Amino acid sequence: MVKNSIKVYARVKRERNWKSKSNYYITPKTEHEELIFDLAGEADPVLNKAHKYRKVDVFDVIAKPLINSVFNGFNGTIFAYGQTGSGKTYAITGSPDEYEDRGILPRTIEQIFQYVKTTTTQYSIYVSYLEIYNEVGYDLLNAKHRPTRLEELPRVALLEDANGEAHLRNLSILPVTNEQEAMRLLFLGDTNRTIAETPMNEYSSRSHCIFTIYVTVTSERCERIRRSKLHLVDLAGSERVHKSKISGITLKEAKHINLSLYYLEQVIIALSQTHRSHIPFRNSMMTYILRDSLSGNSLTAMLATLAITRKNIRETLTTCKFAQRVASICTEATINEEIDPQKEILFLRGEVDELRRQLSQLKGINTNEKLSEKQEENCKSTVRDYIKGCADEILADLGVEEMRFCLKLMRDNIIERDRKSNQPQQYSDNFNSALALKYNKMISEKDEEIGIL
Ligand SMILES: Nc1ncnc2c1ncn2[C@@H]1O[C@H](COP(=O)(O)OP(=O)(O)OP(=O)(O)O)[C@@H](O)[C@H]1O
Repeated sequence: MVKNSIKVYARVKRERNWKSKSNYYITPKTEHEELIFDLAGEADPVLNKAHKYRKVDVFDVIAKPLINSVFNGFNGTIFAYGQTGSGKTYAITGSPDEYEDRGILPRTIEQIFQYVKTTTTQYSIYVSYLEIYNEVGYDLLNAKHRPTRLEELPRVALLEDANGEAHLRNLSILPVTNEQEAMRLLFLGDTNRTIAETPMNEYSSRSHCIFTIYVTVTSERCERIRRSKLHLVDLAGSERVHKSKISGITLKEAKHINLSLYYLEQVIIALSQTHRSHIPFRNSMMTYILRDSLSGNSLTAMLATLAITRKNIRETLTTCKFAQRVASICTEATINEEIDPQKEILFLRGEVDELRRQLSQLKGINTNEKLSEKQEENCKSTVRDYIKGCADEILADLGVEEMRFCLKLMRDNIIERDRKSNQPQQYSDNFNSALALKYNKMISEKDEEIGIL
């Protein structure tokens, strides 16, 4: 189990003409650090305090580690939170205009299939795309017909099993075998997404969207299966109802949107208070679905999107406060591995058979089984190779009787060699003649000495 606090990042949206429009701007501090919320050259007393902001690559830092973990069997979640127009969709999906400005989601799809291509492991990848609007779930990957209204899409129901696990009925979970297929489904889902106009942002989305990538890998003998999923969540705008200046049906919508964000906030507050035993996940569909991502089996990252113009300063502060709470929450991720009992039994039976075979070979010690001609020939060539130095090992695959036969062959070989070379005799002859030489030399030396005298 990996205990991890939720990683929190902030992304600042640079306004066009932001220097002249607002007093807030970004000052490079060092090569890697920036000081934001700088008010006319002086640090803002409320926002800036002693915060340091490190420049990071959004995809490399936030998404890549989670993608790697998903391939290792962990669940992962990235969610974007911030007021309308602050750049949630820009961060998650990206800009439709420039390829360079594609968001975390298309880059994640690209990265996943790049990885799958480079490995021999067989992965199965599936995707789903859910939209939650006014507390009702809709399946965005329904390709049967182009809906003109959101209500024409199939409704997704949230069900709970006996173990308290949430299941989504009616949500299409579709297989994808390459990047193009996954991108096509992302495009289909985005086309089906509800887009409504508000005075704050022309193309403001009022719904929560969850794109999920499911990764399954089966072990070589098929007895173990790892299933993990990566949620990429684009939440609705977090601004307060009064500020969005909307009325009538849209006011009702805004209440619903804010209601589920309100419940999200309640969940975050409860999770950040260690003494709280009840966490109100069931209050809204979105918090129920994100239950694991917020406190359970998931590695999670939050991207707080900030639009730091003067008129947005209160919303920016609220987002920062929310982000601060989220940063104090821990999740406990575990590898999602299932063992298939049927296949495990087959595998264990195979092991038992192999052990039985080895045991019966060992039993051969007492039976003195006779080797076949072929076995004897095999032993002879093995011993020959061994003596010549062509084989490092002699006992590798041989049974007990064969080993005995090989040892006998080795003994015969040594005796035969000794007999042929007659080594002990020769040794003693050499020794004796050396001694004789030595004594003859000593005698002649003594004779010489006597002659002198
Ligand atoms: N970091 C950024 N750099 C450049 N343009 C950005 C950035 N963030 C957002 N934008 C632009 O700002 C506009 C609004 O952004 P976006 O739609 O992502 O906001 P949002 O937070 O998703 O809003 P909503 O809550 O309505 O979904 C878009 O035109 C987008 O291209």
